[in-house]
Amino acid sequence: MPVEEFVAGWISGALGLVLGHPFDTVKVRLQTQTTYRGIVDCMVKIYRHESLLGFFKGMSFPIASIAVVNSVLFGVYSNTLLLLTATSHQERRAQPPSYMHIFLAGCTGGFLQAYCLAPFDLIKVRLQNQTEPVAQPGSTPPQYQGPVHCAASIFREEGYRGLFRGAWALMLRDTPTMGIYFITYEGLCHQYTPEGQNPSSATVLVAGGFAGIASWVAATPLDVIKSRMQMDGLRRRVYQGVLDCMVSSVRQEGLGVFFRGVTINSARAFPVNAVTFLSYEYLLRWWG
Ligand SMILES: CN(C)C(=N)NCCC[C@H](N)C(=O)O
Repeated sequence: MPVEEFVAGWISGALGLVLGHPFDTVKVRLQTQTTYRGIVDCMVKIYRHESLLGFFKGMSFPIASIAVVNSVLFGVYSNTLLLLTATSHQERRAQPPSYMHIFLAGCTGGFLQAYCLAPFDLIKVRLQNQTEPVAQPGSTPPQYQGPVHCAASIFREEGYRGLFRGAWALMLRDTPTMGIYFITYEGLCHQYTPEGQNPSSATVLVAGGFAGIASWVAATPLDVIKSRMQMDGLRRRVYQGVLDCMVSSVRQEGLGVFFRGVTINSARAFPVNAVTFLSYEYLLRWWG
C-alpha cells in the first residue's frame, strides 16, 4: 500500500488548516450562536472582546489531529482508486479513472475520515464556542481550559459516547460531499490540462479552490446540524437526534437555517483547498 499519499495528505492538510482556522471560528459562532448580526459583526466582536487570539481558539487540537484525519482522507481515497482501477497516482494522468470510481473513492475516504475526525471536531467546536477572553486575570475562567481538559471533562460528564456526539451528522455530511470534492477537483484538472500531462500550478490552485467551495456548499446544511448536535448536551439535552435537530431548527428559524455560514464556509474553502491540493500534488510529484 503506497504510504506517500498518507504523508502528503497530512502535510497539505496542516497548511490548509492554519490558513482557514480564523474563518472556521467565525463560521462555528454564526452557526451555533444568535448574538451576531453577520460575518463582519462577528469578526469585530471576536476581535474587540477576545483579541486576535480569539480567532485561533481550538486550533492546537486540529493541528495535531490533521495528521490522522487528512492522511486517512487522501490515503484511503488514493488507495481505493488503486483497488478500483489498478492505477497508481502517477499513472492516473495517462489513464484517468472514471468519475464513478472517483466519486466512490472520495465517499469511502470521507466516510472513514469522519470517524477519526468526530472527537477532534467536537472538541474544536466546544472550544471555539467559548466567548470568554483568553486568560484574563480576575475574570471568570472559561468552562474548558484547553483541548485535553475539554476532552477529559466531556469523557467524565458525558462518557465515551459523549466524545462522539454529532458523529452521525458528521458522517452524513462527509461521505457524499467528499465524493463531490474529488470529482470537482479531478474534473476541473482534466478539463484544463492537455492529455497525459500534469495539471499546471494555476490549474491545481483553481481546481482545488472550487472543489472546496462545491463540497462545502453541499455540506453546509448538515454542517449546521452537526455543530448544533455537538453543542447539545453542554447544559441540557435539547435534541433527540439528527432528524429532531433538523425539524426543530427549521421550525424555529426557517429553511434559511441550513445555509447559515455558507458564505464564510465558501470564503474559507477556496484558499484552504487551493493550498491543500497544490502542496499534495507537489509533494507526490517530488517523491514520485
Ligand atoms: C465537509 N467537507 C465538505 C469537506 N470537508 N470538504 C473537503 C475539504 C477538506 C478541507 N480540509 C477543508 O477543511 O476545507
